[in-house]
Amino acid sequence: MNTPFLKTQDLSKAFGQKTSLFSKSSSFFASKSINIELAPRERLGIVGESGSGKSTLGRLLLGLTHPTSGDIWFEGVNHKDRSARDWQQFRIRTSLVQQNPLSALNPQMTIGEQVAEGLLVHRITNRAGAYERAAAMLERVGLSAAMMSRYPHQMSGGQRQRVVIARALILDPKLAVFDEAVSALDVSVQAQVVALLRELWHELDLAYVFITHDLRIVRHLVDRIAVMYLGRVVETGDIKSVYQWPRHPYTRALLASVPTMDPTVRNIEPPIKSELDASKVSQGCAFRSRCPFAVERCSTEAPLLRPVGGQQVACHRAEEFPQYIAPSAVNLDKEIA
Ligand SMILES: Nc1ncnc2c1ncn2[C@@H]1O[C@H](COP(=O)(O)OP(=O)(O)OP(=O)(O)O)[C@@H](O)[C@H]1O
Repeated sequence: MNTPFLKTQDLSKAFGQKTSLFSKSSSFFASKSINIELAPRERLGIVGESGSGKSTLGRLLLGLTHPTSGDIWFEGVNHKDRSARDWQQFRIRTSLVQQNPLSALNPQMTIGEQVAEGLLVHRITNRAGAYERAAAMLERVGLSAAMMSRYPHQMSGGQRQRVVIARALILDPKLAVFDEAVSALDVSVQAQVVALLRELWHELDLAYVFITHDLRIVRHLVDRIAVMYLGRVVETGDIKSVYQWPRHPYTRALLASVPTMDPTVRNIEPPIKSELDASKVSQGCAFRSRCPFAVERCSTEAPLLRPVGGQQVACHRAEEFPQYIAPSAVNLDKEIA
């Protein structure tokens, strides 16, 4: 049997939600029936607006939060069957990079100590070996080994994010989740960190999930993309085919909202309505209250992901929308390499 590197089946996570002081609490799904698969060295982007459940999915994949239902396999092992030893191996072979490097780093430890820590905690090498590997890793992410003795407050935001990346990759993980890993950085620093991640991926035996709300950035960094809306994947496919013919109205609206410098490009997509509101989801399509194309069927029957063009799309009307090449898809061929 083919053992999946990373696979989820009907993965769901519900949280309790207190609606008001006077009403009972209810629960809602931050992730709902997620089915994704990743091969070794594959790069998957997860996009969607704030609150769509991207971080929750990332945390589920890394075993940092427990699913309410469903399964996750990593390197062929189901999360429910992992022994304590398997969990330790899982922690070595997976890694998380979060948005805010300042809160991710300990202000009282030197950069060297923080980058080397994993090697010592997991007893992979002795102190001298850990020091040497941490210094080499810092150089690998574009910092100088002389920074080993500095503290986080003595570095710029971009340097701190490089430190966080060095710390995440020091154990040579096979799977990383980058959760808004460049979102808090200035645009010019962002471009440098994106270039670094691309370089590192070419050198390492690493698959990753890149979580972001930024559709400008993700296209430079992934092979496939999954678009999330209120905890569900509504469209997924190869990055090029999604950007060159998005089939779900939500994906189309997201891509149409990416700013472009080209004055000849006009937004032809009708805008989506109002704000994301989890309380409006009961039956039918979760997106229908905001969808300019919703019909009667959308309020009674929840659309399931199904093949449309080269993608999987959860929309009853997916075949009806004409090709819309997102302005941000220009030069995509050159950029994805
Ligand atoms: N521990 C928690 N307890 C209760 N609700 C939570 C918890 N974590 C997340 N949520 C809720 O789950 C939903 C999805 O949150 P999540 O952080 O996964 O979304 P996101 O797409 O990553 O958003 P953002 O980009 O703002 O981080 C949100 O409504 C959030 O408030």
